[in-house]
Amino acid sequence: MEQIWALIPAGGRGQRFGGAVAKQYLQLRGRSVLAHALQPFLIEPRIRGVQLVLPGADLATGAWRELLGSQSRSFLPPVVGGAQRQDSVRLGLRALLEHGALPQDWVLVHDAARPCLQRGDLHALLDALPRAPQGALLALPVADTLKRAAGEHVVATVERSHLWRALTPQAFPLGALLEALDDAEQQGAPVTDEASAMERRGWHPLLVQGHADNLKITYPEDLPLAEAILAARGS
Ligand SMILES: Nc1ccn([C@@H]2O[C@H](COP(=O)(O)OP(=O)(O)OP(=O)(O)O)[C@@H](O)[C@H]2O)c(=O)n1
Ligand SMILES: C[C@](O)(CO)[C@H](O)COP(=O)(O)O
Repeated sequence: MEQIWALIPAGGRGQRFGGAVAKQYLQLRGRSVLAHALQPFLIEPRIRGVQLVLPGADLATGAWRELLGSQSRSFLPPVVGGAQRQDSVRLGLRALLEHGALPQDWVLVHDAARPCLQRGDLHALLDALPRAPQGALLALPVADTLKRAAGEHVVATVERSHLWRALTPQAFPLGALLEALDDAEQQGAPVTDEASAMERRGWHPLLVQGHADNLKITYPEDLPLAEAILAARGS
């Protein structure tokens, strides 16, 4: 029976957010953004282990150990990330294989910058895996009218009836995902999520509808939104 692993890319610098502290370490209700993002996976019994990918400097300090809290059972030794998100994911996948994961195992990749993932959405994704041989991802149908721009002006409205926006976690067989990411790297193909790397290989991942509160902290205004979401849950 395939095991299920979690991979949390937290190796970014948060340039769009700005500030002296990388956004994954900012505090939300007394805990870091990263700690909130890790939590659902550390307490989920179906997750065999959690592989964290960090900026090199942070690995050296060992400050990540505070993340362990009482749930150290499934926390694998973190590894250093790469220049881009997909590089960090590739390095994390290789670390999982070194830590005993098998190519046929499932891996769920979840942004450290998404601290508000509902446990129910994680369960929905996990529950969908038996009917998702080509992988699955949390996503949301687009609800706004979309405009294509040239500079500051609209040049077209984009038909949205079949458009979804991808969230995380995204779930794929570990070996197939690593091969797809390696291929994208060799071809110089930009991939901004795991599904797009698999789509390049002809896969059609299953869309599992999530919730809009699974926001990615990208810009400064996202932090108070995340705070309000967690406060409303009492998290
Ligand atoms: N080289 C990188 C870049 C990003 N990430 C992680 O991928 C997730 C989503 O990336 P993003 O929101 O773009 O984070 P940053 O790259 O830090 O942000 P920016 O692009 O604004 O610098 C984050 O948890 C981030 O830490 C990573 O592990 N390694
Ligand atoms: C993976 C992702 O969160 C799916 O929407 C998104 O592509 C990450 O983009 P980023 O620019 O690396 O934050």
